[in-house]
Amino acid sequence: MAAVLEQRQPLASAAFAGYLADAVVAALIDEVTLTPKPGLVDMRGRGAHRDLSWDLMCHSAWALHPTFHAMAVAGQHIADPQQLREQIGLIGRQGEAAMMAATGGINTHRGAIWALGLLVTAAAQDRNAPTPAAVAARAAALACRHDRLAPAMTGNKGELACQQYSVGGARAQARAGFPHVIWVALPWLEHCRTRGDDENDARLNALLAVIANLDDTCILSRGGQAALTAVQSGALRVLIAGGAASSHGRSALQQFEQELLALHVSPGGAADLLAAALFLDRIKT
Ligand SMILES: CC(C)(COP(=O)(O)OP(=O)(O)OC[C@H]1O[C@@H](n2cnc3c(N)ncnc32)[C@H](O[C@H]2O[C@H](COP(=O)(O)OP(=O)(O)OP(=O)(O)O)[C@@H](O)[C@H]2O)[C@@H]1O)[C@@H](O)C(=O)NCCC(=O)NCCS
Ligand SMILES: Nc1ncnc2[nH]cnc12
Repeated sequence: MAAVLEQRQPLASAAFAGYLADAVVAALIDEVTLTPKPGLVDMRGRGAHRDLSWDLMCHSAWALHPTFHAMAVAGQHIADPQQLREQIGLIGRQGEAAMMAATGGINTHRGAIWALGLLVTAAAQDRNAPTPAAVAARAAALACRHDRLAPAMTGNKGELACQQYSVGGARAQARAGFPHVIWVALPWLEHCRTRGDDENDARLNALLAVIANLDDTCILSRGGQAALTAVQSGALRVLIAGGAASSHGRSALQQFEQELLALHVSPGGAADLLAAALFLDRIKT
C-alpha cells in the first residue's frame, strides 16, 4: 500500500499543476469572452484597441499554458521563497517572449502573466489552502521579494505611468495582496450572484467595480489623469444606475462605452484583475 501511495503522489502533484494551468487559461478566456465589456476586446470586437482581437487574445492565452504550468510546477517544488521568486521571474520573462512570438509582437497579456503567474505559483505552493485570501497572501509575499535577476527598469508604459502619476500600478497591486481582486471583484461577484443577476451580469458588475476603483496604468498612459477620473466615475455611474442587469444600468453602460471609445482608452489592468478573480473563484473549495 505504501509503495502504491509513493508512486501515486508525484502523479497527483503533476495533475494538480496541469489543473491549475488549465484554470488560468480558462479564466483568461472567460475574461475576454465576457461581452459587452467597455473599451475592451470582447466577442463583439476590439474595443478601444487597434491591434487586438478576440481570436488573438484566445491564441495568446493558450500559448501561455506552458508558462503557467511551469510556474505551478515551480511553486510545488521550490521551497526556498527567494529562489522561487527568481525562478518565476525567469519563467515570466520567457512567457512574455512566448506571448510576443505568438502574437507577432503585440502585448496581449503582460499584466496577466504577472498577476496570474504569481497567483498560480501561490496556489500550487499549498494545495490544502486554495481560498482566495490565502492564495493572494502567498502571492503577495512572493511579489514583495526582490528579483535580483530582473532588469532594474522595464521601460514599459506602465512603469512610466507609475512614475509620472505617482501610482503603484501592477506591482503595488500584487504586493498589497491583490486588494481589488479580494475586496472588490470577488465580493461583487458573490453579491450579484446572490441577488439573482445572471453570471454574465455578475462578472460585468465585478469588472465595473474594479474599474471604478483602480489606478489603471493602461488608462493613465493613454489618457492621463483626466481620462482615469472620467473612466472611474463612468463605471461608478453604471453601478449606481443598477448595474448591468438593469435597464437603467444597461443604458448607462452604453453611454460609458461611448465615452471610453471617444477618449480612446481601455481598462486593460482591470480586465487582468477580473481574470485573476475568475481564476481564484474557479479553484476555491
Ligand atoms: C510588473 C510587470 C507587470 C511590469 O509592469 P510595468 O508597470 O513595468 O509595465 P507594463 O507592462 O506596461 O504594465 C503592467 C500591466 O499590468 C496591467 N495593469 C495596469 N494597471 C494595473 C493595476 N493598477 N493593477 C494591476 N494590473 C495593472 C496592464 O496589463 C494589461 O494591459 C496590457 C496592455 O497594456 P499597454 O501595452 O499599456 O496598452 P496597449 O493598449 O497595448 O498599448 P497601446 O495600444 O496604447 O500602444 C495587457 O498586457 C494587459 O495585460 C499593464 O499593461 C511585469 O511585466 C514584470 O515585471 N514582469 C517580469 C517577470 C516577473 O517578475 N514575473 C513574476 C512572476 S509572474
Ligand atoms: N479583454 C481585453 N481587452 C483589452 N486588453 C486586455 N487586457 C486584458 N484583457 C483585455
